Amino acid sequence: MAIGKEERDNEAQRVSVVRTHIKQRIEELRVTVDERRSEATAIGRSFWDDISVNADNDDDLIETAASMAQQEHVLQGQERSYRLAQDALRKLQRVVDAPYFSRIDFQEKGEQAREKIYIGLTSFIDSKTDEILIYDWRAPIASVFYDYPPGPATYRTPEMDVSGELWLKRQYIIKAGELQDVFDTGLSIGDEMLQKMLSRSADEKMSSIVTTIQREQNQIIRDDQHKVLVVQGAAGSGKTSVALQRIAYLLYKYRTTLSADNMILFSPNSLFSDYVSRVLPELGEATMQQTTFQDYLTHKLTDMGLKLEDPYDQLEFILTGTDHNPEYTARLNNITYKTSEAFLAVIEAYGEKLKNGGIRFLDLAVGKKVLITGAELSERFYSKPSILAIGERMEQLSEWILEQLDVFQADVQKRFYRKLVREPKYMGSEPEMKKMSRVKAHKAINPLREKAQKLAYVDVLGMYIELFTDPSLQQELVKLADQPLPEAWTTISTFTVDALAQGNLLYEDATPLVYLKGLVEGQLRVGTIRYCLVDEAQDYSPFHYAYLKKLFPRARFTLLGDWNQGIFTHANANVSEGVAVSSGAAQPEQMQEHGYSSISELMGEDETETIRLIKSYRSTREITEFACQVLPGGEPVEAFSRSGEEPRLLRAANEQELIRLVAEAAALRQGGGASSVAIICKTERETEYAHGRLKPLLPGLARISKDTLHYEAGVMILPAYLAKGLEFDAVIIYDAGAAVYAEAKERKLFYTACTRPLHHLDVCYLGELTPFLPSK
Ligand SMILES: Nc1ncnc2c1ncn2[C@@H]1O[C@H](COP(=O)(O)OP(=O)(O)OP(=O)(O)O)[C@@H](O)[C@H]1O
Repeated sequence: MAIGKEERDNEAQRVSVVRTHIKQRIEELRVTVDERRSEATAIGRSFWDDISVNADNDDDLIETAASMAQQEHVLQGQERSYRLAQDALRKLQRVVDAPYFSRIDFQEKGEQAREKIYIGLTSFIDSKTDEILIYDWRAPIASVFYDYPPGPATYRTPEMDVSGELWLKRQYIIKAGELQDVFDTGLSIGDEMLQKMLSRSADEKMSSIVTTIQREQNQIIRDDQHKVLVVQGAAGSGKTSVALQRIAYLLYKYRTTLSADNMILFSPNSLFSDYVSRVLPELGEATMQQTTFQDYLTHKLTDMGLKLEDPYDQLEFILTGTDHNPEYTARLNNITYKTSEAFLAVIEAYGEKLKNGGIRFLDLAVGKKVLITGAELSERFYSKPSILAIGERMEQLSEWILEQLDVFQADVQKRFYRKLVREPKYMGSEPEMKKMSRVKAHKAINPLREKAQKLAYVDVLGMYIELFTDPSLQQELVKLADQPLPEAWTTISTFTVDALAQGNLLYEDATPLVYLKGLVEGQLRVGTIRYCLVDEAQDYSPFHYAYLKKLFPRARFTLLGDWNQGIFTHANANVSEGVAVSSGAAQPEQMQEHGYSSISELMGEDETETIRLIKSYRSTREITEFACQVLPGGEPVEAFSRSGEEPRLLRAANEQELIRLVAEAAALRQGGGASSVAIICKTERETEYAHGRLKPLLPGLARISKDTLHYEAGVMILPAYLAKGLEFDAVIIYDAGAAVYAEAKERKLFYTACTRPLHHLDVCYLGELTPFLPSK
């Protein structure tokens, strides 16, 4: 709803007044920052001048230490106040051109006055009058803006719930310090504003949605009651956006006790990490630990000398293989079992059993000379009271090893020295010879020291292999875990051992191995993580979740996924519509249904809240409705009312024509102003082939692979699984023919591809159209 001229002028006037205040503060802060910087530098420089170093006796030493600690304290204080001033300055510099984006007029119950609350990215207080000129969007009262239409409203403060009447809800578009537009909104947050936001062009980086967060999204962003929050969100419903807004919210709300280091976000790949990297800085927050699960596993397994398979290679194998191939079926069985809770129980039972015996220790040797045998290590380890946790016993063992190594080193040093003395060629002085022998001895023993520190004398891999080669161990664990072995156990065992013998660690084996390692080394927990957020949560298996829960015992979890886009195979993948398994493989009873509901079982039903986001904001209504045809029985999706062109179905009679059609569509979209155009293929193999054929027709065509870290706007080609999570102005499906997308395992992948565009979707196909779409 547009507002009158006078009101508009008043608003424009206010923008200008607030900006003047902010600019003044910026100037003041500049001076403060400069002063504090010079003070901190000066203290740093005079650090030693101000300390009286006196080491004549113990009392003097204590005094010296106290004076150092005091100086350090002063220095730290100065540095901190410099950083604080600098942060404040940066925040204001970021918002000076658009200080706020909305206003609410709220009258608290029992109060006479209607308060005008202006909401922006960061709060701002007039230092003379103490008036709050801008409220941070994360302040409790700001939630009224996101949650209510005009009328009765309530917000929650740490102390109580505050009720009242919301009289006005207004939005502003301010650019370069000028008020460009202002309108009052009714029901939900300005459809008008949202329409504007969603009609924009997609670029290679995601933006924050702070000005138009929807009520159901706000509920997730501000939730602090549940230990585990599971979000089933339709494609384009804002899951990733919500995850990032939530991080910013938590960092604000708990700013005195929580820092970015206490949070971790698992994202699907590095390309994606780069894609979302702008949002937190845009919201004025430091970026936090963002990793992929693959990177985490690689980090944990570096010393094992194995080649860890990429999840995308696993997927490529599944998508390009066929059921007739026994190796293919064996692999599917392997994946299904290794990602299941049944296998998790076996690994946990193994961990229990190892408390009383069975840990394999490696000899510690220099060259061929064994210094401490594995048997001796085992004996020492198991002679410790079994009441001690494995981790404590390991720690004590490492300490003992390090002591032994000191003795060995002294011995080796003596021998080197004697050798040098006897060596007629060597004519060094005694101190030189001593130094040389010390260095040599250190060099010889140090690798063992590092090994001891990393517990690399424990043969975790050997123990994992034993699980598949030792029938009596298997029997024992099956009993302990109360889990029968799967029918395909023999095939699974052979398959696992063969792969490991070749130095290959399959993706499905990596988490179990890391878990076993954690159990054996007693170093499973990372207590510092207080919030763990998982994006694309549908791609994680029951095994993964159980592991994450153990890994971060103090963390609250936010798991955001779309089970309609579950393209990875794992034990709880939804086989009926998904990629899980083609006929004939694995145990169907383990593969049924589940989806996100099984996560709450895994994470503890009492502590888990599941929220559904149904509305999809990314694509036009036409595209969303078109994509929904692909998954008739899937999770519900509601299209946002933004209209555009109908998706086009473009048939080619032969391959040459297909290439021509795809190239023409790309040129058309680019010519029509689309800044990002993605040609989406099914697999890496198809991408490689199509790229070769299309390149002569589309010279600027960029190929995106799993190793790509960053992409630029323009025309690009990539496999569907890499496009997941990303969005583009226009998408061209390279070949939606029945020969490419027909099996159950390809349905969700196709759906994922169709849900990537904002504005245009062209579905090219060769011959017959995929049965996933109704024929015209
Ligand atoms: N409240 C909102 N205001 C403005 N834009 C929004 C809002 N919610 C979502 N969007 C936009 O919709 C698009 C999709 O959002 P996002 O990528 O977060 O969704 P998603 O649920 O993670 O999607 P997918 O599962 O398909 O990858 C983005 O362009 C995002 O900016």
